[in-house]
Amino acid sequence: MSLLSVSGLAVSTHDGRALVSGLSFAVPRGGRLSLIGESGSGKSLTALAVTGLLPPGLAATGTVLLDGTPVIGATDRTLDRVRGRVAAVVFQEPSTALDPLMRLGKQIAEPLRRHRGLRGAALRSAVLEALDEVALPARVARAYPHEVSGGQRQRAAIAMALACRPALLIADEPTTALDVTVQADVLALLDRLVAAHDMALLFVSHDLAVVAKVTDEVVVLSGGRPVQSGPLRTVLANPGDDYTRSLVASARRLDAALDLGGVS
Ligand SMILES: Nc1ncnc2c1ncn2[C@@H]1O[C@H](COP(=O)(O)OP(=O)(O)OP(=O)(O)O)[C@@H](O)[C@H]1O
Repeated sequence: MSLLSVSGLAVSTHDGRALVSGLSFAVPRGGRLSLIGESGSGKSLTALAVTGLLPPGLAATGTVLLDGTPVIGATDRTLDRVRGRVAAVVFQEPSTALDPLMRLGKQIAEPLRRHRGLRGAALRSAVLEALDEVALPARVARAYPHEVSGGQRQRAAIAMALACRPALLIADEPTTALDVTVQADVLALLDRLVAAHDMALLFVSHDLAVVAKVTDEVVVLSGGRPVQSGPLRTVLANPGDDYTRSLVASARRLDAALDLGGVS
């Protein structure tokens, strides 16, 4: 059984406008898959739907199984159990996951307390371990989110997401909002931690070059629908629709201009 199994997923507004439709994919335990598509193609809504985090006004239909637990229609209690332990999300903007009025150490402690039952000295040392794992110094535990850099905020959000050792990490454009100088570091960190803990990864990006660095398997989304899926190499070699062709062509142009050699 796949760790994440999505079948016939659709996301619609309450007045019936389809924003995502006909989407099916699976991520095995320890596997990696990227959703790639232009802005507005439905990537973020898919990431939210698979964790039961859609905003009010939107509804999902179809089947989403997270480690066998149905997500669509699940109670808050079930979702709370599944989130953090089975799947955790890192968002594009680290502030989405962080409370601006709470010290970072306390925020990283919260999932450790709730899901792993840690208290006192054991909790404090787990927080320091979590910070160390994302290469943040211990003093960051006492800082508020606005007192650290954007890259450090995203590292803290990653530490929070990984605190309970979820089997699946969902990363929604995790480096897009960061300064270019730290994007590669944060991507490499995610890549390393996912490998080190045998986690599965659902990666969401508009950037083919970034996707190529972390996953081999892709689903290309356009206008809320899947237009192509399979191993990245196959999709790159035989882009089967106009949208994927333009995506590959623009990545190649950028690649040639920067001479990065990343997406051939
Ligand atoms: N709460 C909402 N109510 C109505 N429409 C929405 C809502 N959230 C998103 N949409 C619409 O759904 C579509 C898909 O949005 P989504 O955020 O999933 O795109 P995306 O591929 O993640 O784009 P981006 O890379 O810009 O984040 C867009 O047309 C968007 O305007």
